[in-house]
Amino acid sequence: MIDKVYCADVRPDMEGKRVKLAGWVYRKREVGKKVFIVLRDSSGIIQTIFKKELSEEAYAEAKKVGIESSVIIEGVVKADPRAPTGVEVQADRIEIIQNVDFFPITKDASDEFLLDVRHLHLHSPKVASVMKVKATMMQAAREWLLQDGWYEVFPPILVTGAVEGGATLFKLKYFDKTAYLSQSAQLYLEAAIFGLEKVWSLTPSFRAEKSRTRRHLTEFWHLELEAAWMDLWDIMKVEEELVSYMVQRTLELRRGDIETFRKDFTTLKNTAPPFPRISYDEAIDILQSKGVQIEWGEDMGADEERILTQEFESPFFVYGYPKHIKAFYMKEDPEDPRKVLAADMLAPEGYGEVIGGSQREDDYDKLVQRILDEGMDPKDYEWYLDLRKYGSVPHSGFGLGLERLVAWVLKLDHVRWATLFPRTPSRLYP
Ligand SMILES: NC(=O)C[C@H]([NH3+])C(=O)NS(=O)(=O)OC[C@H]1O[C@@H](n2cnc3c(N)ncnc32)[C@H](O)[C@@H]1O
Ligand SMILES: [Mg+2]
Repeated sequence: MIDKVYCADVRPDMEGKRVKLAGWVYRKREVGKKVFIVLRDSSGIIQTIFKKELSEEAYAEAKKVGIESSVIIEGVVKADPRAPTGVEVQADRIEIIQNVDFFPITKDASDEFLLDVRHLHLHSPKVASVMKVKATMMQAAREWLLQDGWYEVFPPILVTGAVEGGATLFKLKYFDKTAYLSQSAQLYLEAAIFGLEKVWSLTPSFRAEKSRTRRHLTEFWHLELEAAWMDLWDIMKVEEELVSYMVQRTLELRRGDIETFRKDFTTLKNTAPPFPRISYDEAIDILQSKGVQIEWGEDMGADEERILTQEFESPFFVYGYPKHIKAFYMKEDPEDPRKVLAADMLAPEGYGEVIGGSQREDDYDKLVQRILDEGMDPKDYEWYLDLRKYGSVPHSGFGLGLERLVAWVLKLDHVRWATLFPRTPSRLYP
């Protein structure tokens, strides 16, 4: 590794110090016998200036470079309030690692073109900010999970059955058998609680969703938790504590990056336990009172959730959904057999569902019946049903869509911008 300093580490109080920088040409302009190059690296930018009278050779080389050329620049630090970061480097040496005559991404590039050249779009400091925020959100999650006594486990991605409905399974040939790409690690986490009690995993989940909405990907990163002895109300408390810590810690560590995307931090600051909780019944009443054509028993889609989120200035829960619109593994509400002990967490500002969670059916016979009611074959879930035969316990868990949470925190207009290489029904390349 060359002994370089990062752009963001060059400060005005380093005036007179000689530094070596390595990065990419972010901006360039020529004024008289001077070339100004704004250099970019992973930390940020800094202005460098090449004066002909200081070094004719370096000046001639600097004149050659194109936008996004990779270069090493050396020079002396000079405080200058006119420079973008209040400091610049008076450069006397430049090594062109690779010159770029024409970088294909221009200011007026369309979203579709940016997705076509996503491998080059990753040069963008704005895209880098999204990835830094996403990484920090997961760093925060790991911090919280460790201090709260959760064990990370590593479930399989090649599986034999559906968790969230057969319609969105990606099927593949597995030697002489059929396998699927995991929709959710949940069932395997439920097995892991018998030894570890509180477990979590971060895995890619796959959904052959044909819905082309702003919040659906066909591959997304799924943070899932499962805990023995917890009921729905316990796991909701875990969810709000975890999400609050993720948001507040990321605000603390990545405020500058978040400011690139949003100016109003109210909802982020409001993200602290306890989150508001409304029942599905209350949600339907609210929607109907706002003129939405929805009846009890119908599922809420993105549009209905968007309207519902207008009532809140923080993430909130909707609990107690009708059984027939929810998954087979959810425990029936003992107080109302029409409902299940399930809760979704919705993000405000129109973003909607970021977490799906529930208490699981822990009774063997009831679970078999639910599988049959859903038109599935209990034989396909024999191992999963065993979990209800050998020391079954009340247990609950949830799945958080990491891209959806990042999309809300950064107010992105589509969840695809929250992932390195988005996968949607129409996008598998690059
Ligand atoms: N361990 C569990 O209990 C998780 C449970 N089996 C599950 O998969 N629930 S979920 O289908 O609501 O998905 C969970 C979350 O996963 C996200 N999710 C779910 N589907 C998607 C798609 N297609 N694209 C992006 N994000 C998605 C979204 O935030 C959901 O709230
Ligand atoms: Mg869901």
